[in-house]
Amino acid sequence: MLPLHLSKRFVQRCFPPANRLLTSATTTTTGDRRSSSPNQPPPPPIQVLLTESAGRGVFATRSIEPGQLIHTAKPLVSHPSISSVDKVCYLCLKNTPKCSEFQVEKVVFCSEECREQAKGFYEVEKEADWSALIAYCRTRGLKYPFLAKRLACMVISGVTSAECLDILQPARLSAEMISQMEEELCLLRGAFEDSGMNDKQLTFLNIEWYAGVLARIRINAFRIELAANAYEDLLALAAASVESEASVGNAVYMLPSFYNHDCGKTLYSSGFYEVEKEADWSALIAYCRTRGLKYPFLAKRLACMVISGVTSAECLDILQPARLSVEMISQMEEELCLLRGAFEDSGMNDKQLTFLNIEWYAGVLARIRINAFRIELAAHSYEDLLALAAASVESEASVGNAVYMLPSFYNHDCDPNTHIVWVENVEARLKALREIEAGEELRICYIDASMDRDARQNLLSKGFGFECNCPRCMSND
Ligand SMILES: C[S@@+](CC[C@H](N)C(=O)[O-])C[C@H]1O[C@@H](n2cnc3c(N)ncnc32)[C@H](O)[C@@H]1O
Repeated sequence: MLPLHLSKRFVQRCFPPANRLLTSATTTTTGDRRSSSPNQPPPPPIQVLLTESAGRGVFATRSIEPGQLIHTAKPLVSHPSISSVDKVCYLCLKNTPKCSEFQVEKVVFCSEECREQAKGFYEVEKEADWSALIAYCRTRGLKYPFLAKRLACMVISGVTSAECLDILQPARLSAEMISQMEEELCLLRGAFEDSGMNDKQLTFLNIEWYAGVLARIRINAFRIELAANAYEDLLALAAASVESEASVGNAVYMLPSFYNHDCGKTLYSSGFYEVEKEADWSALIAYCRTRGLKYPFLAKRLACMVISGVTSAECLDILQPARLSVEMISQMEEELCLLRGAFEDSGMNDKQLTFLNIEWYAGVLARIRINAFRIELAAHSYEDLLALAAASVESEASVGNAVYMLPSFYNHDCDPNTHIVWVENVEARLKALREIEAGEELRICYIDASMDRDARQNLLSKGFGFECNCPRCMSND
């Protein structure tokens, strides 16, 4: 299952003698080009070693440039989210039309290759009736039992071993969690038994196995959100996130960590609303609602702030802009038309609106696209948490979940130097966010890093069971 260049050599490198120290990363030659043959890509410039206080971690074996692709990783196991089952490839999670020529009963595959590869588990899976397990998970907003189901099918069909996740760190489980898992296991085993499997085939499928697998999935599973490639994808993602209850709005910041109460007062309590309330925004709202657009509202607010004089038309110029395609600009022209129209109808004159041309609007949108944060308020009550969980389960932005080997060794940092992205399918891409020196630990962020320290610590402690000791948390930021 691992990519070729991560196979044997990777396994040897990944598991050095347990007492190997942090410092050995700086002296190793792993990752240099001496060992690579002309036909093989060089091994990734990383090594798994023991850290001082966070168990194993991934370290750079040479310096890495910002934006560089460090390595890719194929999953050990993956599964589409329930709402995406008929929209994405049942194996690689690539967006796939319902009427794909590779449709097999209720599921779709993106290619003959995926359909062939999936045969291992799918031949077993399709014999059983999963409706009880699906109903159980749907009402409780559970997604991980589907990963366990797929893994069980892979074990039964012989394409993987029952112990394949054992190397990963497990979460600590409470008595409550185990009793919930007993119910899930009952439904899983029941479905297999009803499909005619015998006890011998299901020997491994006991509570020790199931709880061990779920404990590892809990800490190591990634929620897959495909990065948008096309403008249509962006529209779909925007629509999904606009609909999602989890997001309460969007904002662009300059230096979020220096953003303080006084700044907030200046920006938000004066000026723009006097301008905004004079205009009728219904056409813009209707336009954005049907297309699932949210950023025009940020542009509208910015325009009101410029008109009322609380900010300058160039205030976002310092931020990095996204590259815009011709299609995007023509869509922006329509939005601008509605925006300008609303101001003009409210009695604004040309002089007041001089700045409001397509150069300004496209420049602002290009910056918002890269720099806007989607604001999700931390949940305050159990009901809030349930609502957030339900929203995230339903959200179209996530196409599924997967567990990987190498990415599971990356520790967390609230100010990470590496990030994990999915472009087209479940294959993960680990990329450097800034320049990384040889010997430096590579860390990704497990959560939304824009939250304050207490909220981050709380989430990491509840969700992953550890107290974050990254430099940002240590400095109380
Ligand atoms: C996905 S695993 C990362 C690899 C793990 N260190 C190992 O040895 O397999 C997540 C676990 O690593 C540890 N960890 C990750 N980031 C950490 C951090 N910032 N502070 C403390 N512990 C951390 C915690 O034990 C956490 O549950």
